[in-house]
Amino acid sequence: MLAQYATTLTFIALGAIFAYSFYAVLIAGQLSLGQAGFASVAAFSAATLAPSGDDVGDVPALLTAVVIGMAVGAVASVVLGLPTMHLRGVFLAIATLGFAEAVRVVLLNQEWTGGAQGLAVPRILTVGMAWTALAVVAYWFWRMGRSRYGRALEAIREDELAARSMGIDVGRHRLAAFVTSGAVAGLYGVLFAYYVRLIAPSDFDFTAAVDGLVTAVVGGSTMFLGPILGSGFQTMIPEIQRAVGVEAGWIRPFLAGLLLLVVILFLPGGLTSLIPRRTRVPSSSGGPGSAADPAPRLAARAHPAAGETVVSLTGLAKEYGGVHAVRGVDLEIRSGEVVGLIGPNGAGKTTLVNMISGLVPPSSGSATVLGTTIGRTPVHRVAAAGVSRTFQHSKLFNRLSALENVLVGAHLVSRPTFLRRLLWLPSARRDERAALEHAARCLRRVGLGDLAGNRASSLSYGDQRRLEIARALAAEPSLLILDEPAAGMNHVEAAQLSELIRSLAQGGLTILFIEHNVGMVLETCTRVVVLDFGEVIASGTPAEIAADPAVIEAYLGTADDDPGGSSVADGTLADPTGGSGAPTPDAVTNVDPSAAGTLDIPDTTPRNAT
Ligand SMILES: Nc1ncnc2c1ncn2[C@@H]1O[C@H](COP(=O)(O)OP(=O)(O)OP(=O)(O)O)[C@@H](O)[C@H]1O
Repeated sequence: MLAQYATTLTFIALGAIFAYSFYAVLIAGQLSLGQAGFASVAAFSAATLAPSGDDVGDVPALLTAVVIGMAVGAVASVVLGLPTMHLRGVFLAIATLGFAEAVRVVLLNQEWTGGAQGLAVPRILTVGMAWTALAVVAYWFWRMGRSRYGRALEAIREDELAARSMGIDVGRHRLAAFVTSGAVAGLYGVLFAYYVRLIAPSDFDFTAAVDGLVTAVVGGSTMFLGPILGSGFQTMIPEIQRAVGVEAGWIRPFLAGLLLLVVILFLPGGLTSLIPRRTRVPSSSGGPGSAADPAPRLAARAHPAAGETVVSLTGLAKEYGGVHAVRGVDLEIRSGEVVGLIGPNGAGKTTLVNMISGLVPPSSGSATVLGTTIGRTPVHRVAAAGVSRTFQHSKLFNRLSALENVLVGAHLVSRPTFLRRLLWLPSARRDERAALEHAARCLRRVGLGDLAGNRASSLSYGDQRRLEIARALAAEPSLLILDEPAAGMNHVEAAQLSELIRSLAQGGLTILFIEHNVGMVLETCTRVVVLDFGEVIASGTPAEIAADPAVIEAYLGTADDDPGGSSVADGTLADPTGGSGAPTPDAVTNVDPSAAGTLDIPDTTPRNAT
């Protein structure tokens, strides 16, 4: 019975292994078409270099060939990956396709490969061996999925910039994914060679690459079962054709193309997106067996002592062409301070915090943040120094659950688990539990404990802002930067947020936050810094700022500029977002603390273009 389907089953396994080489990079959001090149160079090298089965026995000969093929595939992917890893999307696809074509043409013109005639290889692979190899590859990706490394790759796929800000070294992770892809493609090439008896460079051409990609995409790249489902589907098409007596050769590619179209249009996550994704949510009591077996803590981070300098900026400036976004800012922030950064639209607030968090290099001046010199330091290193942030426009990992988002936030304080998960070591399980409970605590802290299993994209706007804060807190930062955290929140939510910020500061956290809700800033901060035209025009306690004529003028303009007769005493906001365009379903009006009920925010125009 099995013998009857042995060939089909073997090709399902081979197709799935090849699709895994695409899955390995798709999971990190990379589109590569070089896998056919890795597979061919691995297959020809292994078939040439591996000992014969007659000399050492069939299985040792195949195993040696597999080791050679995977090593060749991995080395080729490093050689190709180093110069191309900075490319994104279609550019990476084109570069890798160019590599695969170059390999094919070179191999076609070599004597040792047999050229167009191809190379004879003994058939050693059996259906059992093929499925054993597939099981090992699938196991690898299954155990990777919930590891710290696997989550980092998913985070990169969802939002590369946010992933960098969580301390993930994107370049290293992308290269690692690419090398895995090369090794798995090498494995496929060798197994294919030792099954089909004769390999030629044309077996690894553009059509083969597209087949592998289609299989991976149809199966889905967000769950490890995707390539197996995809390959099952693809390989079964000719079998079904045969069964119904329609054996025209064009039907398979036609149906494969149609299937790809249907999947992309109606099921962008592939077949595996039909399988619900479960998130393990620890109970609020601290997890199973917590009384007798307390969860281990995550790695402790050293924080600066109270009053120590956290941020030191000297003459910091940023120009975009003719636009002076930030001009010569001198600013010092000390540990434990809650500093509010306010100013009209286009004043340079976001640009300033982007420079502090390492996202944007300054044009001139110097900045030291938690002992790290800003400028040439990559974002993930600035994050590792203790800076964590939220963004003006939410940058969540949308297809991950709320809890998974926060787990990614804990990247810097949790331990790598992938290799230990492969070996099923109990210590990996303990570390995972610690990370899960830490993430759940962060979610509860911002009031999202009940929504841990919900997809980030399904949360309301206000909850998404809170989730970003939970994710930033998960890194246990020394400096927390919040960019307009109350945008889109109603009165009650903004008041709760203000309370949360104060309680975090009481715990010793230094906070720098941009907010258009001036009342909330004056209520929450220990110090307020006002930017206008990229310059600091005032800095002081909330009471000093509220009474500062320069600040009032920056917001309201002079009497001449203010034909509408806005009164500094009316204490209400015409536009609570300051015209930033942030969604404001139940937006905040200006809170009116007694010391500060005189500010308004009518100015909405970027004004500092030169
Ligand atoms: N990447 C960029 N390229 C060109 N100009 C930019 C860029 N980023 C910001 N700017 C300009 O720099 C100035 C400051 O912008 P920035 O976003 O820092 O102001 P902001 O105070 O944060 O404003 P808002 O409150 O509206 O967010 C604006 O004039 C803006 O148009």
